[in-house]
Amino acid sequence: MSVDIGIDLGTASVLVYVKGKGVILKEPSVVAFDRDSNIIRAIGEEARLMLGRTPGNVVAIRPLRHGVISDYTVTEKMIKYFVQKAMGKRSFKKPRISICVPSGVTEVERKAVEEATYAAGARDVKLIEEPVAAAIGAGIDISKPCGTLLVDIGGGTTDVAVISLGGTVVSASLKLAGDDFDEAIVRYMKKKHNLLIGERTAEDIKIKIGTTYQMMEDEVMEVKGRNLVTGLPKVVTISSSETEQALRETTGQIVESIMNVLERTPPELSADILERGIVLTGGGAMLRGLEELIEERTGINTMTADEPMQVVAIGTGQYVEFMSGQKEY
Ligand SMILES: Nc1ncnc2c1ncn2[C@@H]1O[C@H](COP(=O)(O)OP(=O)(O)OP(=O)(O)O)[C@@H](O)[C@H]1O
Repeated sequence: MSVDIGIDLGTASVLVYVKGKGVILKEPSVVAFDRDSNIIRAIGEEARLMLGRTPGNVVAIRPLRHGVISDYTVTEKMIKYFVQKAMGKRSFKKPRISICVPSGVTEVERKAVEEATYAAGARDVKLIEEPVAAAIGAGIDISKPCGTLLVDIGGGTTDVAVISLGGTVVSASLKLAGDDFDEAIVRYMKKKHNLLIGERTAEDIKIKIGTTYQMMEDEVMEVKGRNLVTGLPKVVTISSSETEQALRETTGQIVESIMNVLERTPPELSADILERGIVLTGGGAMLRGLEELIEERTGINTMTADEPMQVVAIGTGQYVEFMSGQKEY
């Protein structure tokens, strides 16, 4: 049995993997629609550009919050649009779709993802836990009875899981990830510089000079926003060591949840993890200094997977192939 496509339905972006072709679509999970007529105006990148810049009747929203569906109808339309875009005109046959969900979701939330995918036109739907997909996508052999600690930091959720024999042994799912790093920077700029900045500017700061570990060289960046005292536009220069201060508490919570999972891990698997190290995946894992911070606090070798933003989509698409290779007695 082979799956036609794998979807990483993320809070920040949707990625579509097609067997034999790889990841062929990556777009922001944003939908813009007319509030009066309920007509969808734009989906994906086009809609993202509208965020915060729409007239009163048009709203641009993210239909997923912290990895779960917050607006069912819009999510269904978004999945349908991306599936059609990925399949093109060449296929009349309904695709078989495997799609991932964060490890801590409830049965109701799983059902919502499954139903939205069927409603979007799937012939068959398979739900896969994000850390398992991330491990497969990162090229880790999870078929053996040997533990791997995987930390997937997306936009809205962080999944920490010990995986062995193709399944999750111990896990924790945190509703805090890359987007919360942006919010922490917004709060810091307000408090320290009396400057109001938007989420997109905060993300820019994070990607360009953000760090969560004191680095040798301090980079700086000019940031534009609104002076909270005068109400006028203002420019402030911010350094990477300031971002370290801004992000300390948020990244600290991720480290704490890793420690918590390690404390609950059976000893045999702990020994494996010490030997194999911790693997980071997801876009949020690209924040500079995270590897160093986790390594310092846990004492375990930590590395980020290649193409960290794509691994969940790749693993989701390859999951069924992986399972069919497993022995049965
Ligand atoms: N170079 C970078 N440095 C730091 N963070 C980055 C970088 N590139 C992307 N990000 C962050 O990665 C996050 C998105 O990651 P990803 O696409 O893996 O999430 P997602 O799968 O959509 O979310 P979730 O799994 O939580 O539903 C965003 O917060 C984004 O700002």
